[in-house]
Amino acid sequence: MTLITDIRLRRVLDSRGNATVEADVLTESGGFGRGKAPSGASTGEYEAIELPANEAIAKAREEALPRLIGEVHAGNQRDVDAALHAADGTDDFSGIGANSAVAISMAAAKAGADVLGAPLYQHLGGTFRGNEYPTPLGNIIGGGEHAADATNIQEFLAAPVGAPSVEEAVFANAAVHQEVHDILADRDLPAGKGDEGAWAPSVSDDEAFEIMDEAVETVADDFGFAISFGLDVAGAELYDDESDGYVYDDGVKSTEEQIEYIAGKVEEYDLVYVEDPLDENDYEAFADLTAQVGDQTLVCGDDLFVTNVERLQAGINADAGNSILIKPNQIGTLTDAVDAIELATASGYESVVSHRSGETEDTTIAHLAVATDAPFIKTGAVGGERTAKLNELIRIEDNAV
Ligand SMILES: C=C(OP(=O)(O)O)C(=O)O
Ligand SMILES: [Mg+2]
Repeated sequence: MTLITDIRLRRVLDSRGNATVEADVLTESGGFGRGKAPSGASTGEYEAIELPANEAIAKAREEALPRLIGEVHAGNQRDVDAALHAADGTDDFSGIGANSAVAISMAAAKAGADVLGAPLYQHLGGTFRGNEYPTPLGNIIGGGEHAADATNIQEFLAAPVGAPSVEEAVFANAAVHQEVHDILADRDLPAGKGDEGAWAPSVSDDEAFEIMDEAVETVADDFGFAISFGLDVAGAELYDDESDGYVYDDGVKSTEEQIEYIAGKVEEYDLVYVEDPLDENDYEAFADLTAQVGDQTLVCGDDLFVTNVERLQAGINADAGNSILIKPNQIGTLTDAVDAIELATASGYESVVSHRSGETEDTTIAHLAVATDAPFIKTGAVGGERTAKLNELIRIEDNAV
């Protein structure tokens, strides 16, 4: 029933106005699925390779489609993704492009679910999963590679840890976003928005910490549940080999100083989440920080692990971090992403399913987070390509998908 009978690939826009790959998968019994690849800006050195959209489409048409159409069942995700790997023939998807691979992988999953008549999260997770909902981490203030002349730290993320439902959590994050706008206006600080819809004011990181603290406290009082906050430092973007340290507007921090700085902020603001606090090559520094604050906060590896089981296993061996960011396009297929989540879970690491800074209206990651019982999802706070996922989570919780 789920035998793939056709795949169509096309170039569509992402949220930055760049070209990305959209895939349609059709099956023998009329099943249909559509997937779109997102795209990063602060990409990790070890990520799977995204090719220019036109090139990725041409390569996938030539190499992947003959191995999938009439050959593989969309309902068997491991077969689909194995065929994509075989068609690619490299270990980083530079043959057909991770953008083509992930679009086809997600489209096939949706076509499989369509034939089964099941919601995507149930198809991916099975009937015994999908009863827990992730807490959304909402990007509220940001800079780094996502906005010019703003904070050095890439993302200040609201974390509504006390929310009684996904719906309340999503609205709380939007309220924090609005509250920050009001605080910025009170301080006469103009602010545009970065790639993910976060405010990108020209303030120091210290001022951003203060503003976040004030905003989450105000909104927590209004909503009546606890709202904390966290960070994506995107440390690899701050780290500079030549300076032998982390380059901030107000100076360079050595690795030891960076660890001390982040540990100090975790204490001062009760941060519940710290992503990529250190460089993507420094497992040892991640391990040092995790030993200091890992019992009070999630120390999450994004560019460090790149959703890759081998890099995650190296981190587990080194006690580096206690959680992993999961970005399907960073590794190329849903199978690879789920394998990383399963290794993380078996090793006591938490999984945080994530969008990219360049996004589309695709909602697959909302289903992936629910399917794998991920405790957190990072998919912005406002903006159509972000609310597509947040609203889908609300629908999943409401049994309306
Ligand atoms: C979402 C992120 O940004 P990008 O997609 O630019 O890597 C991130 O670093 O976690
Ligand atoms: Mg990150």
